[in-house]
Amino acid sequence: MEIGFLGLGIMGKAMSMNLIKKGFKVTVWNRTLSRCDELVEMGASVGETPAAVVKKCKITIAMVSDPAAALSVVFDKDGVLEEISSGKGYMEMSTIDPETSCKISEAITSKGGSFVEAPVSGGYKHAETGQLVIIAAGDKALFDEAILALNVMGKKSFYLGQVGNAARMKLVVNLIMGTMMTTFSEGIGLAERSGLNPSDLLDILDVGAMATPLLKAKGPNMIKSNFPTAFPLKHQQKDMRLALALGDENAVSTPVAAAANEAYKKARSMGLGNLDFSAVLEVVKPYKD
Ligand SMILES: NC(=O)C1=CN([C@@H]2O[C@H](COP(=O)(O)OP(=O)(O)OC[C@H]3O[C@@H](n4cnc5c(N)ncnc54)[C@H](OP(=O)(O)O)[C@@H]3O)[C@@H](O)[C@H]2O)C=CC1
Ligand SMILES: O=CC(=O)O
Repeated sequence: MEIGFLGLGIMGKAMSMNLIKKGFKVTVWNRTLSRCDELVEMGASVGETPAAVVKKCKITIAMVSDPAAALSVVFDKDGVLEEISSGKGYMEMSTIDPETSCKISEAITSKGGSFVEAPVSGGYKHAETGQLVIIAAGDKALFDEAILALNVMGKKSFYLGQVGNAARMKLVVNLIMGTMMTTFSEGIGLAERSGLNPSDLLDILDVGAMATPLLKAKGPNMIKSNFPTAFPLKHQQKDMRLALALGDENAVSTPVAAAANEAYKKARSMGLGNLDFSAVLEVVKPYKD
C-alpha cells in the first residue's frame, strides 16, 4: 500500500524511514523540501505539495509540530483538502488539541474522505524501531485498513472511539510527563545542592517504585547538563498549554501542571525551546551555580 507522509521532523523522518524499511512504498512531503532528500535515498518518492501526496496515496499521515501547522497542511493552498476524496484516508498523528482535530476531521469527511487522529507516545528511537504507543480515534474502518502500517510504527495501538478522544488522551499523558520531568529536575537539583551525588539518586530511583524509562533515558545526560534534543522543549510546553486548556474547559484544577508549565515557559524565554524538554532542569533546579 502506498502511504503518504507529511512532515519530516524528528518524528516524521524516523517513522517514515521505518515504514520504508518494512517494505511500504512511501511518498513524502516536508515544508522545507530539502529534508526529503535522505528519504529519497532510501527509496521514497517526493510529492511537491500536500495535495500532490494525497492525490497519489490511499492513506496519508501528517506528523507536524502543532495545531497551526496541522491546519496549514490541510487548509492552505495546495493542501490536503484539494485532493482528499471518497476512498482516501487521512491520519493526523501530530499532538494537537481536540478542537483542531475535529475541525480537520469535519473538513476531510465533508469531502468524502475518512479521518483518524493517532498521536503517539515515545520518542524518535521508538519511532525508528516501531515501538511507539499509538493512541487513535475516529473512523474505525480507516483504523482497521491502516493497521499494518500502525503495527509497523507502534508496539501497541489503542482505539478510543470518536474523534477528539485520542487528542485528549495524548494531552493528559503529556501533562503527566511534563510534570514528572519538572519534579525530577527539582529532585536532581536538591540532591546536588545538599551534597549528594545525583548519580546515586538515579541509581536509587531506578530500582524502586519510581523507576521509569523516562528518567533512565534522560537522567544521565541531565546530571551532566546535556540536553540533546529528542523531544523539543517548545513542543512539551505546547502540550502543557493545550492540556491546561482542556483542564480549564472541564473545570479541572491542575495546579501542579500549571506550575510546571510556568517552568517550560521560562525555559522557552531563556532560549531553551529547541533543546530537549529535560532542559527544564536549567530553570527548575532550586539554586543557581
Ligand atoms: N519528538 C518527540 O519525541 C515527539 C513528538 N511528538 C509530536 O509529534 C509532532 C512532531 O514532533 P517533532 O518531529 O519532534 O517536531 P519537529 O520540530 O522536529 O518537526 C516539526 C515538523 O513540522 C513541520 N512544520 C512546522 N510548521 C509547519 C507549517 N506551518 N506547515 C507545514 N509544516 C510545518 C516542520 O517542517 P520544516 O522542516 O519545514 O520546519 C517539521 O517537519 C509534534 O506534534 C510533537 O508534539 C510526539 C511524540 C514524541
Ligand atoms: O510527546 C512526546 C513523547 O515523548 O511522547
